[in-house]
Amino acid sequence: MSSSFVKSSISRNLNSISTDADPMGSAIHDSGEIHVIIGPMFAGKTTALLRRVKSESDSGRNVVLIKSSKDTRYAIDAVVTHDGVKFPCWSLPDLKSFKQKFGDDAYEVLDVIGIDEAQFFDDLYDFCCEAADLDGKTVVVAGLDGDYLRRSFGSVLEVVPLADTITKLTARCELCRKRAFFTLRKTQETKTELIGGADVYMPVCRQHYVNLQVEAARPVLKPHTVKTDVSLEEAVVV
Ligand SMILES: Nc1ncnc2c1ncn2[C@@H]1O[C@H](COP(=O)(O)OP(=O)(O)O)[C@@H](O)[C@H]1O
Ligand SMILES: Cc1cn([C@H]2C[C@H](O)[C@@H](COP(=O)(O)O)O2)c(=O)[nH]c1=O
Repeated sequence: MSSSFVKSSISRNLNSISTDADPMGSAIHDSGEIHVIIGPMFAGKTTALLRRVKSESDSGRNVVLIKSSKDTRYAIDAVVTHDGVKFPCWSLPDLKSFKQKFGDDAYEVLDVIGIDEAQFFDDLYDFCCEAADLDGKTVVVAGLDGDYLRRSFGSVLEVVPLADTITKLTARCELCRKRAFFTLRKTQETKTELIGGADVYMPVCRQHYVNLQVEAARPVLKPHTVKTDVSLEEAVVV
């Protein structure tokens, strides 16, 4: 085969490729982004996620919010903050089912995907990679970095190396009002996943976490009154 034939054939083939595809045949998208919001319960993770998704929507971008179907606390079809702010969402058992359920055409024109309760999605890493790296989506992930024993929770920390930004939020310790970095479970249930709100959990500072959690035979704490005046603070923004 002559080199001029090869050259003209490549040139013909490239000319026949539409502008939204690369020579390998895959679609070219704007660069995606991944933003991760972590912290203990009541730190304002969902509030920050909703703020971001609403502001993207107000700027004319197509947005969708997904939460885990495991969490049925406040509503099935809405993400709801602890102080009652709501946004409609898809409630799903896993993330791999999202594209197919949402529909390929609708997915194609989607700009921003918000994920709440990210600790409950085992396929978070693969989903974020595909959505941001291949499909050009902005993905905003909100979830607990640690469980009630301060162990890494689900796949949330796995997406840190993929992320553009990490925001760690803090709450206020319910016992002394200092910054709270951890979530204390007030019952003696030991399974990792236990859906609940202020009836089961409270945000605490290091000192109160150590005093209350680390004791082996910790007495069960009484359910406390819900406080809504907790101020939210960012500990670290990268
Ligand atoms: N112990 C609590 N019980 C109920 N609501 C609380 C409590 N502590 C804080 N809040 C409220 O929760 C809001 C944060 O809610 P949210 O964004 O859902 O937090 P996160 O998603 O981090 O759990 C705070 O602005 C505060 O008003
Ligand atoms: C610490 C901890 C929490 N959970 C559950 C409790 C709630 O249903 C969610 C966290 O919700 P939030 O929006 O961050 O307030 O997670 C759990 O299953 N196991 C735990 O150790």
